Amino acid sequence: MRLLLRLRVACHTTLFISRSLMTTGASHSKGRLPDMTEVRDRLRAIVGASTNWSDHVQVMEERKSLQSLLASKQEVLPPRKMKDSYIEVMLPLGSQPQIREKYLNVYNNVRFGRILEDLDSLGVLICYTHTKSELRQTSPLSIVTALVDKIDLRKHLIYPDSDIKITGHVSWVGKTSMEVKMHMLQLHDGAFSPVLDATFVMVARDPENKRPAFVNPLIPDGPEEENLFKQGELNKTRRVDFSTASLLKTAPTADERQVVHDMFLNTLDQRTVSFRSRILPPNSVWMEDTKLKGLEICHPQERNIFNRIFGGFLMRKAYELGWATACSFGGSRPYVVAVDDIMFQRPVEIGSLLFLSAQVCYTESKYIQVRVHSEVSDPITREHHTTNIFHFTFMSDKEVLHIVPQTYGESMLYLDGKRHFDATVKSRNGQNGSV
Ligand SMILES: CCCCCCCCCCCCCCCCCC(=O)SCCNC(=O)CCNC(=O)[C@H](O)C(C)(C)COP(=O)(O)OP(=O)(O)OC[C@H]1O[C@@H](n2cnc3c(N)ncnc32)[C@H](O)[C@@H]1OP(=O)(O)O
Repeated sequence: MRLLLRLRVACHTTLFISRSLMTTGASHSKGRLPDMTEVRDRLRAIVGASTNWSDHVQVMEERKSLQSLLASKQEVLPPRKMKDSYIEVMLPLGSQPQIREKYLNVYNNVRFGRILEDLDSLGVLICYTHTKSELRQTSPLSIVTALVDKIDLRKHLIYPDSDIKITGHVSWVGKTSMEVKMHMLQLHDGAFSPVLDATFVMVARDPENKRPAFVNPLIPDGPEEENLFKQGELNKTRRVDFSTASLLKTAPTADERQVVHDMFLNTLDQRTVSFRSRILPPNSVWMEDTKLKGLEICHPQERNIFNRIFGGFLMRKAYELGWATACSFGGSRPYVVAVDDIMFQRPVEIGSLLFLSAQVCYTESKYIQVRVHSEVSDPITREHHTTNIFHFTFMSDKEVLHIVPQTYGESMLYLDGKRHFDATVKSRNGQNGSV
């Protein structure tokens, strides 16, 4: 928090921000922070996005000419500090009641899916701020969301009638990728208190979104920024380790194999001497019976500034299906407590059919771990591709049933769910498990 306050003061010198009135510059000195509409308008201006879908081919053609503006190597780009990309925006739910409707759920709280959309847009704007050139308004870069590394919720409820502030900045930079940290706070009794912390990774691509493109280096300034930067390095290593140990590539550990075998034995019918007759243990549900599915037609209305489907929209749809799955399973209102490792594997084209499939893959105490798989299909060629895997952790009001896998594939989903649960909720609450 101390770092953020320092950054906030330092932001008055940030040229891009103050010139574009995006945040702590002129608009802030008059006491007003930009809102999400201004964030999206600014993003459209930065990439020169068309407002009419009928113009999109021509606009993409025009963007090709920006290819020559890309840096040939990272070293020629001026280094930036964390404060250079620092942005504060307001979601004025309290002071502008007319915007509430879009954010409301049936319980008269804020829809988390809408917050995911706002975080995604803001994260991209933060990266454009980091890579901003003083010489021109339009950026040759196409900056896309590669990963939602983690979102930790500190509050279960977000109120629909109090102003929300979101702050963020680039916290680590590779060659073409940038880690962004964002914090959301809500006004209570005259002071802003933390609601969630989010870490995203964005990747810069060329104007046609075909190849990676270099981004400005980041030089940490002072011990606090150095710590954040080191944490960014560690996050990268952790992601590589997690992916190397993926159950899609590597066998489960000895402890995990024991978990699976114990569950298997627990489902054998003791009256028959057979590995085939399986019975559901008490207080349990077969994993197969927790599935919910959805379909979206990817209309132009949901496009992003690069004429692909907006990542925030994909997250909102996956989250809402995940929530419905947890709700149907748990039989009471679930609260999201963590989101992690949402990897955007490939862009979703306008016109595709998007198939979403959610299932509960792990439970412990009151916690429900839901996995949502999304794949697209071209309705003409019928080609199918996985685009994302989403992991959401929910908490129910009461203890929930155990999940029991029946097949080897489901057992791997169970272990993967357990790994995600351990990496988010367990590590936050302490390994000795005060879940
Ligand atoms: C009515 C008016 C209408 C107007 C129209 C506009 C309407 C707009 C509405 C407002 C919306 C505002 C939109 C704002 C934009 C939102 C962004 C999106 O939607 S984006 C949409 C959603 N997102 C998408 O669609 C993205 C889909 N995914 C992809 O395209 C690719 O998988 C990729 C580009 C992400 C990576 O490609 P790949 O070939 O694997 O890449 P390489 O091997 O070449 O490595 C390059 C660098 O990337 C790193 N890296 C890679 N993966 C990861 C990872 N998982 N984790 C971490 N890092 C990762 C890797 O380490 C390397 O880093 P470095 O060492 O160089 O530093």
